[in-house]
Amino acid sequence: MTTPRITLNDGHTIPQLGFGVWQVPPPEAERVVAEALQVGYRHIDTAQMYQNESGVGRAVAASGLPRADVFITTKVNNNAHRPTDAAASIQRSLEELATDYIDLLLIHWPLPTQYDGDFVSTWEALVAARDAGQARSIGVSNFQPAHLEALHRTGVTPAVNQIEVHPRFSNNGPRAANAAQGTVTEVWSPLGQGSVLTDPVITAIAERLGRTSAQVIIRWHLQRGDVVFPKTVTRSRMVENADVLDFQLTPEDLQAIDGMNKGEEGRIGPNPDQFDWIP
Ligand SMILES: NC(=O)C1=CN([C@@H]2O[C@H](COP(=O)(O)OP(=O)(O)OC[C@H]3O[C@@H](n4cnc5c(N)ncnc54)[C@H](OP(=O)(O)O)[C@@H]3O)[C@@H](O)[C@H]2O)C=CC1
Ligand SMILES: O=C(O)C(=O)[C@@H](O)[C@H](O)C(=O)CO
Repeated sequence: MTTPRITLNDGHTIPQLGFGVWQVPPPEAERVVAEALQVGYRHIDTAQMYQNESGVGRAVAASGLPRADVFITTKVNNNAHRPTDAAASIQRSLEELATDYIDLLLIHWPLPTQYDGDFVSTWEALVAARDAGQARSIGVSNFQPAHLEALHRTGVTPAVNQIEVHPRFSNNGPRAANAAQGTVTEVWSPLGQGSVLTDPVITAIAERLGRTSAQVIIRWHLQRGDVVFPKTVTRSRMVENADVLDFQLTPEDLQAIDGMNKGEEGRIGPNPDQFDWIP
């Protein structure tokens, strides 16, 4: 599968379609990621929080693929926001992932009600990691527009902002704020964790096109220009979710799916302005 690549604001490129591993149990991660690589995925989205980085690392190493052919993202955990903790956690991630560099390193959550609201010093730790060659690109996750603005004074603009987006929660405000400053939007829970697959708007389009609901939703994300990495532990679904590069949704289809947006009511995950969980 030849996935389109998007050029980031630092000149590196990222495969637009990838594979997410939240809730892939650590003992299963190596098998699941190995299968995803066999199917053709070349972009894996993990996090320190998921506790499955070592399985990802083992699968990449055992795949026989050149390291440069696989794009690996990980995220600094909520318990490592202080710069020295962030630096130690990044070193641990490199060891768990058995790699010399991380393709894309993110702050997982801004935690504006923790650490005196100081995620800027955490960002500076990521800038230092990039400058030291530990990460090729750096970005953030779950940053609201006001959080992005707070980073402006560092002079380094995040390459990506990974946020919740699916048909019932278009999250267009943060998407527009990302675009305005040249930050690529990555979408999490792109299938609404499976909850939007049976929506009649989606199933009607899928039936007309002879495609599955998951394929229709993944196309919607791709045609909106976002980076998307659905998760599945099921090999047949890995194949299905990757088989989305040879058809197009019409402008009317895109508009119909846009119409499913329920705003805040459609949010599944925590609100980043309030989320304060430190493991
Ligand atoms: N930055 C952040 O804060 C967050 C980041 N993420 C990232 O985004 C990724 C994707 O989001 P995630 O929350 O996992 O949810 P998704 O929207 O990708 O949905 C995953 C669920 O959908 C099911 N599924 C996948 N493909 C199909 C299919 N073709 N047909 C039917 N069901 C399907 C999976 O089942 P099964 O596995 O049983 O096959 C699983 O239950 C995560 O894995 C993670 O990498 C996610 C949440 C927060
Ligand atoms: O999956 C992630 O990346 C997350 O951050 C989520 O698990 C998040 O912590 C959450 O949904 C908590 O309920």
